[in-house]
Amino acid sequence: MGDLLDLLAVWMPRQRWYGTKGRDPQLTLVADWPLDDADARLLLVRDDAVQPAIVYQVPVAVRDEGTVLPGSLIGPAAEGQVWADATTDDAFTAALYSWVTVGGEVGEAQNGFIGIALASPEQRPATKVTARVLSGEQSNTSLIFRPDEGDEGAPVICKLFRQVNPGINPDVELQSALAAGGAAFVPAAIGEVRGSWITPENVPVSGSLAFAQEFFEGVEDAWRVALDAAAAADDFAARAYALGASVAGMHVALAEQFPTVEPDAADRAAVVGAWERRLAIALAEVPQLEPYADRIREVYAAAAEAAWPKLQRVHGDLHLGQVLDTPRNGWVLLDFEGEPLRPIHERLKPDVAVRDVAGMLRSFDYVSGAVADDDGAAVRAWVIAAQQAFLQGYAETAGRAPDDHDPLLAAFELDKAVYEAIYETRNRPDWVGIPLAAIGRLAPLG
Ligand SMILES: Nc1ncnc2c1ncn2[C@@H]1O[C@H](COP(=O)(O)OP(=O)(O)O)[C@@H](O)[C@H]1O
Ligand SMILES: O=P(O)(O)O[C@H]1O[C@H](CO)[C@@H](O[C@H]2O[C@H](CO)[C@@H](O)[C@H](O)[C@H]2O)[C@H](O)[C@H]1O
Repeated sequence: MGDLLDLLAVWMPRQRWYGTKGRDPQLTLVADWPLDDADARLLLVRDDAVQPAIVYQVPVAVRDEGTVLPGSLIGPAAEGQVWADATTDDAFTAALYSWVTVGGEVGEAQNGFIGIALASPEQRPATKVTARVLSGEQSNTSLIFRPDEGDEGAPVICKLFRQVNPGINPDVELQSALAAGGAAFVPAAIGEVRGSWITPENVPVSGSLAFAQEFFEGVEDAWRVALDAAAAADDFAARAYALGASVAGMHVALAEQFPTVEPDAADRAAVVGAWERRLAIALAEVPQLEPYADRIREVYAAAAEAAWPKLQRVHGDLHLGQVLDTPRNGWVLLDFEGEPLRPIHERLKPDVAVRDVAGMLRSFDYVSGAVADDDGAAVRAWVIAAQQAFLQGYAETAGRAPDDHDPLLAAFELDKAVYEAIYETRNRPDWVGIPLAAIGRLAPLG
C-alpha cells in the first residue's frame, strides 16, 4: 500500500477536488474496502498537509496497461498493470449504481459501508444504464447514469463526496428531508451510501460517501440563463421573482422540518467572529482590500447590533450556478453542502437565512461583471431590477424579507464578497475585480 500512497501523493494534487493546492500531501490510509464484485477498492485517505486534516474518498482499481483513460491513470502497479481512478471504471460505477438503487453492504458495521435505496415507486430508476463522469469544475465527482435504449427508467446523478466528514453530509440530510416532504424545488432522492470507519486515533466515525438524485436531462443552470438574459437585455423580473419564491419556500420548509433557535449572544458572536476571521484571511491574501478594512468592520458592527431572526438550517452557498431551470419543477436548488472553504461544524448549525438571500444578490451582481457591455449601465440596471424582483418574490412566500438597507443583509453581502475575493484570488484571479468592485459599493470609502 506504501507505493500506492506515494502515487496518490502525486496524483491527488492534480485533481480539481483536492482541497489544499500548493502543499505536498501527507497521506495516511484510514480505510481500505475491497469491492469484490467490481474488482476494485474503496479507500479513505487522510491528508495531514493542513489542520484539521482532510479525509478524501478515492476508489481505485488495478487494470491492464493501455485500458485506462489518461485522466484516470494514477500510476504503475504490477507488471503490465496500472492503478486507475475507479470513477471512470465500468465495474465500479455499476456497483455504485446498485448500492444507491437497490442497496447493499460491504465490510462490517464499524468498518465498511451500506447503500440505502430511497427512491419512491414513481421515481423508478433505470435498470440498465451507462455511466459518465460529469465534466467541469467540481468539488466532488458526479456520475450521470442514463438508461440504455429500451429501458424506461429515469436518469440518475450520483455525487461521490471527495472530502468525507463525520456525520450525515448536509447535502444528503437537507435535500432528502425536503424531497421526502414533497418539495418540487429539490431533485427527488434516489439513494445514498454511508460509511463507518475507525480513525488512526481509534475513534469510530460514520459519514456520507455518496448521494444519488433524479437527474434533469438537458436543462441549463440559472447562471447560464441569467447571463443570456442580461446579454440580450431580456426582462428577467418574472423569473427572478419566481426564484425568490423558490428560495423562500426552501427556507420555510427547512424551518418546519429542522429545529430553529432564537439567537443568543454566543450565537451572534459566532457569526460575527466568522465574518472577522474571514476578513483577516482576505486581508492577508488580497492586499487590494486593505483600504476597505475599517469600513467593512463598521458594517459588521452595525449588523451585530441589529435585530436578528430565529436561526435555522439554510442552503449555505446559494448562487445562480446551484439552481437549475427545469420545465417540470421550475427552479430547482442543488448542492446544500455549504461553502467549501467553511469548516464543516459551522455548516451544520442553524444559521441566518439571510445568508442565502445575500448569496443570490451577489450572484446577480456577478452577472454584470461577466457580461460585456458598452458602458456597463444597461447591465447594471438589469442586475438591480433582477435583485429587486428576487427580493419581492422572496417576501411574498416567506411573509417577510430583508429590504436592501437591512444591516444584516448588508453584512452578509459583504461577507460573501470577502469570501469571493479569497475564492477568486485562489482559483480564478482574473475574476477578482468582480467582488472587489462590489466591496467598493457595499463599503464605500468616506
Ligand atoms: N439533479 C441534477 N440534474 C441535472 N444536473 C445536475 C443535477 N445535480 C447536479 N447537476 C449538475 O452538476 C453540477 C455540479 O453539482 P453540484 O451539486 O453543485 O456538485 P459539487 O458539490 O461538486 O459542486 C451542477 O452545477 C449541475 O450543473
Ligand atoms: O459551486 P461551488 O460550491 O464549488 O462554489 C464555488 O464556486 C463558485 C464559482 O463556480 C463561486 O461562485 C462565484 O462565482 C459565480 C459565477 O461563476 C457567481 O454566480 C457566484 O455568486 C459567486 O459567489 C462560489 O462562491 C464558490 O463557493
